[in-house]
Amino acid sequence: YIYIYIYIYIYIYNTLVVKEALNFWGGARVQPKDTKNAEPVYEPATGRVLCDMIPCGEVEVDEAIKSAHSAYLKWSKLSGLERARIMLEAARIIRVKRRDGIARLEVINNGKSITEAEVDIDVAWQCIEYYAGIAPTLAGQHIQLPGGSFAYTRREPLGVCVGIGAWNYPFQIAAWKSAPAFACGNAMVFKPSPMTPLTAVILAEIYKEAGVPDGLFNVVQGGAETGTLLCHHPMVAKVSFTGSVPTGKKVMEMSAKSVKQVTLELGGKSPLIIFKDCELENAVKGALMANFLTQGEVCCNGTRVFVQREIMKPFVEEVVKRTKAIVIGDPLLEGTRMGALISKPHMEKVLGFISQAQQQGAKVLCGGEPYVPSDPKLKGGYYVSPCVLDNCRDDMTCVKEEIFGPVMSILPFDTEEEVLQRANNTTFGLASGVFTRDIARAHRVAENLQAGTCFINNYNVSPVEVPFGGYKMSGFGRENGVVTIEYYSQLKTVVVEMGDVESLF
Ligand SMILES: NC(=O)C1=CN([C@@H]2O[C@H](COP(=O)(O)OP(=O)(O)OC[C@H]3O[C@@H](n4cnc5c(N)ncnc54)[C@H](O)[C@@H]3O)[C@@H](O)[C@H]2O)C=CC1
Ligand SMILES: C[N+](C)(C)CCCC(=O)O
Repeated sequence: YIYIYIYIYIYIYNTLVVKEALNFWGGARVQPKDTKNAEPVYEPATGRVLCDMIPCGEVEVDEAIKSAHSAYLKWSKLSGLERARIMLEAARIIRVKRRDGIARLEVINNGKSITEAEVDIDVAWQCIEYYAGIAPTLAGQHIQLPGGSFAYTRREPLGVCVGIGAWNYPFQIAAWKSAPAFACGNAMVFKPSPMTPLTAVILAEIYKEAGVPDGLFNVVQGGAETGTLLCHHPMVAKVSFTGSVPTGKKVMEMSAKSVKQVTLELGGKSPLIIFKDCELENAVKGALMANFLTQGEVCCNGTRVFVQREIMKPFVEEVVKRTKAIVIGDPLLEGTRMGALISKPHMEKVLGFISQAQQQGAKVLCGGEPYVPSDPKLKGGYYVSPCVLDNCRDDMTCVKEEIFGPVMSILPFDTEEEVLQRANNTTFGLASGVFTRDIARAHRVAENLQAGTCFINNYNVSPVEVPFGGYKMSGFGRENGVVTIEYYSQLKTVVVEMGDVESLF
């Protein structure tokens, strides 16, 4: 069996140009007829054009949704065990055959380091494997009623679900949304971010190879307009969205028009609280994990680092030392720990936040500058050296707004009561973290933080078994964990009369 690479790789000076169609429905790649709105997609590491993203219009979106609906009619009739077998095969194909190639493509399209991308792909197959395990366990309840009558509940799929993804975890987000959807018997139309169109279509091919019915997982490329078409389509039952708060609000508003269910995974400005009794080295490592994964472009990052005043000096010293040691550069190299930001405008936005922070009185302890690698092919890339900001105050923009870049803001605090009040003083509520050796304090702080996740003595660990999602304006609904079944299924109650009808009339 000769494995045929699906992508046509044209290597020019060791670089990749993608020419293949990036949409997928009816079990095959599709190229939209109208190419006039094509947008260039860039390789963040080099700044060069990687391919064109051709957005789907009304006709294409409609075709994809109809294709999903026809697959839904078949898929929803399979038993959980039958669905599980196919999903396990998809997970196996990723794990055994495709992992390295997808990770490489993710790096080329997103700019994150290969080491991180490999983890992302592993998390993706783990997610599919996990929900394959849950699929056969889905069941209703039997409820005994008087006189031998009874009721039972059926856990039924919703129908055609839409997934709208962000650019920071392109492949992983597609898996996080499709796996629980498929376990429950739904079909999906997925729209990646227009900046990262490359890898979702590979997931579509993998599902097909594993044996899902044609149309079960479809990919439509495009930006806001295509997203709007998806959210308005009458055949769509649910929208699961990952992205910014303003867009999330629009998605919810559009979905409300036809009462579609929504899951919103939005942004954050999460607090990480470091008490003086912490194990300092772990706290420092935790702070770096909380801020610098994927160049800081992570929604659950702990970007407000509250440090108890007594340990401020040693903590800052160690954080700065380790931050300066982060190897920036070619994300495809094994030794690289930080790659390039997603785009030039985004890089400029991040740098703008840093200069604004300085104007407002923050002190740059390290980084925060454009970084130009020595390799000539990387000269046009969007690199920013990881930045630690000191002298921060709660009212500064860099402390209040999501920067989505490698920028850590450090804030001193004195008491637990004070820091909890300050940590919660935000409209976001995605994640939080606490470092302390005092177990009672750790759980007390976890209880009192208004966020969907609290990490105790670590940060940014999200195994697929564990629910992930927000409080407040960081959204609602959950991804991962058993609970996500609730967000991709509906419960039907069947009431069975075993006697005669007792009519009042
Ligand atoms: N929670 C998270 O994981 C993420 C948060 N963000 C935040 O959002 C900021 C901007 O990033 P963007 O990619 O521009 O986020 P965005 O929220 O604009 O885009 C997210 C997704 O929604 C789609 N979209 C945009 N407008 C839409 C509309 N009207 N209807 C339906 N879909 C629509 C986009 O095409 C993309 O697929 C970042 O700087 C960051 O602060 C970005 C990416 C991920
Ligand atoms: C993988 N993880 C937990 C670091 C981040 C996932 C959430 C996101 O899309 O930003």
